[in-house]
Amino acid sequence: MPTTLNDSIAVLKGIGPKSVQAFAQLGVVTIADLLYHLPFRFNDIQERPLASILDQEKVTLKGRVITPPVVSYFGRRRSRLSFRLELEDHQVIQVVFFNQPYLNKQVALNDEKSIYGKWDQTRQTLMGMKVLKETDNIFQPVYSATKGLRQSLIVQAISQALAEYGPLIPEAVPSFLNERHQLMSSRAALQGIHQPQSYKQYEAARRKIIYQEFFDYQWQLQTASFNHRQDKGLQVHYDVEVLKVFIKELPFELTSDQKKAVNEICLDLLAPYAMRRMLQGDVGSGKTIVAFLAMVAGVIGGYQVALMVPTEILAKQHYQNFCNLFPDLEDQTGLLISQISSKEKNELQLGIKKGFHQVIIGTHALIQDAVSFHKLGLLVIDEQHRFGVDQRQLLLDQNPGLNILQMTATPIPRSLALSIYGDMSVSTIQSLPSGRQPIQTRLVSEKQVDKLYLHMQEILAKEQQIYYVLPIIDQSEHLDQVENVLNVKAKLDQVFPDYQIEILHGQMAKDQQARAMAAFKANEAQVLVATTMVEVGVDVPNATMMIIQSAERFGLAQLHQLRGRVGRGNQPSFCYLIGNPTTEQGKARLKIMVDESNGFQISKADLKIRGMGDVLGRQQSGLPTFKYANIIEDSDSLNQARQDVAWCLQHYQDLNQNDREILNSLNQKSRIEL
Ligand SMILES: Nc1ncnc2c1ncn2[C@@H]1O[C@H](COP(=O)(O)OP(=O)(O)OP(=O)(O)O)[C@@H](O)[C@H]1O
Repeated sequence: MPTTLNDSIAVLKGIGPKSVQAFAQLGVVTIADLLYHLPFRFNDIQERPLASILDQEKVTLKGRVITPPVVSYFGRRRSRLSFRLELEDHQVIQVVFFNQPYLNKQVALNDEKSIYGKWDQTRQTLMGMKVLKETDNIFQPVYSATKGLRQSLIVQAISQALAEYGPLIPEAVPSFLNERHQLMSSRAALQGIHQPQSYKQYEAARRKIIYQEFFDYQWQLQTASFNHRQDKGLQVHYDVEVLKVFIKELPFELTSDQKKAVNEICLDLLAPYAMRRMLQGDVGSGKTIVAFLAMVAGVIGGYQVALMVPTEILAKQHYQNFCNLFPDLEDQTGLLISQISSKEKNELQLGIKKGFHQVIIGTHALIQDAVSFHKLGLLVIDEQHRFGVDQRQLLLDQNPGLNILQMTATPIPRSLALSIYGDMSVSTIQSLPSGRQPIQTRLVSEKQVDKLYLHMQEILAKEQQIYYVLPIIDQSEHLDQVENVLNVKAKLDQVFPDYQIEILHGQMAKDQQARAMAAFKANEAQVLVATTMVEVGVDVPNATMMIIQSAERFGLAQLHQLRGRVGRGNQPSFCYLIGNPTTEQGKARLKIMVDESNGFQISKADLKIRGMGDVLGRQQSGLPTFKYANIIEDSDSLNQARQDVAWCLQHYQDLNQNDREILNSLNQKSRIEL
């Protein structure tokens, strides 16, 4: 008997322990998770006339079987089933199914059949994928799946969940808003998105799901800031003259955008309210120094400050840079990463508790879990979109009035920022430090690597350094990955015997990784062959060439991040994308990288390519991502939801009981991650 949507999916027919595990990898554990596991695309299997079909297009063709189906075998496993089909306009085509001999039973001479497959124009053949039944829906949903999980099982599980749990699906939007915007119920939307009977129904369902997601997000955002707007912030009274001395000793002059950002942040620190500010600037634009100066101001004002970053490599880099730039503060600065011994960690935590350590740099996980601060006045969070609203709230609860500065490498326009960041103020670094030269990006095929070696030789001869990055193909293919890294290193060792080549990948122990990175940083190694571990934030200005192998396997935003590891000094820099994209789309994507250097434009293009439900892919777009909605294409819905939530908060008392209950239930749900 269905009881709640929190039931495990194990209650469904056909879902055994193995499938439960496979679903869990997709984040699907409960019936609710399953119902909200939405298709990321549809195979449209409407019947179409032959003349309108392009080569390699997936289509359904209907006709009469006019030759007996014949199965021929090659070897033990491979087979080919073929027959001829006379279409309704009397054209005759060949249909071929590979390795599905059993379909023989579903097709007989003179049958009228609809076959779904890929059209091969030159051979005038339909490469069959499915023999359709009368009952088949013309829209076939395609879900993100994982190893050991067939599409058909997902379809069947969702269909069962909809049938049995449908009546329990709660409404997610107040009824007066559904009426005002002519939105269907949440239940009908789920039905319509998994099992649409027409485009119209699908579009309407999608519209509701997107609005619902934005509404929920805006509710979390606005109720959180609603609660905090009245919050008195910790006022940081720092001596501006002392700060100026620190600024004067920097090895470079701040750009005008950097100065402006520092001023804005420092004014927030002095003010009696808690700072909520986003610092945005494209890769390499110089955000770090701005954050550092805010931290220095915090310390001068007598508070502790913390910087949280996504990786240990980055934490270490920031720690070293901070100590180099501000040697007077080195003793009070602590690095909190998992690599340090537990004795060191205990000492550090004690130091933080007692207030001896005034600057703490570490990874998100460590700082948020294990630390109690003596007097934390400023928290800087690098890469906001990996940090949930919930986690932020937790830190705020522990440190009332805390000033928060977040950083993102994908600047978004002001109008969008209002909807995404809510009450947060925004500082933007537009221009790059002076003397920077545009990075020259080139596409090369595997066959052209010899030419590439010549260029590498030139770079090395100029005593500059090179990154060589390989994709992580699949988490389960770690061993291949290590092998690939080692193969490339062996090859480069041969070609460049006079230079030191280091490797860096996720299977190495953390201290080994740190040693490799340190060697590269110190120019003891001239080439770093790495997986995407170097993606975020790594800063070695002497590196001027980035080579990315199998570039077609990366997301565009990720390529932009990787490319941003070079061009960080005044030397000309180069990015080589090695790849052999086989599709038009693949070629077009890489061309965007050659033509475009603006991170926002690239992220937009990346997001556009990703479908609804391609959650993991979308998270890589660099922009704040939603599970189903797209902040660029669905921005009208986002704005609407923002206004509607603001209205609901102001008129909460006037709403009917039912709508208030819907809003209250939003408070209890897990929060969306930005
Ligand atoms: N005003 C400046 N003049 C010259 N160099 C600068 C200036 N500001 C920063 N830099 C240098 O530019 C490089 C990039 O700066 P930084 O690491 O702060 O970029 P970022 O915006 O954090 O980039 P990413 O998003 O890639 O981490 C660093 O080597 C830094 O020392």
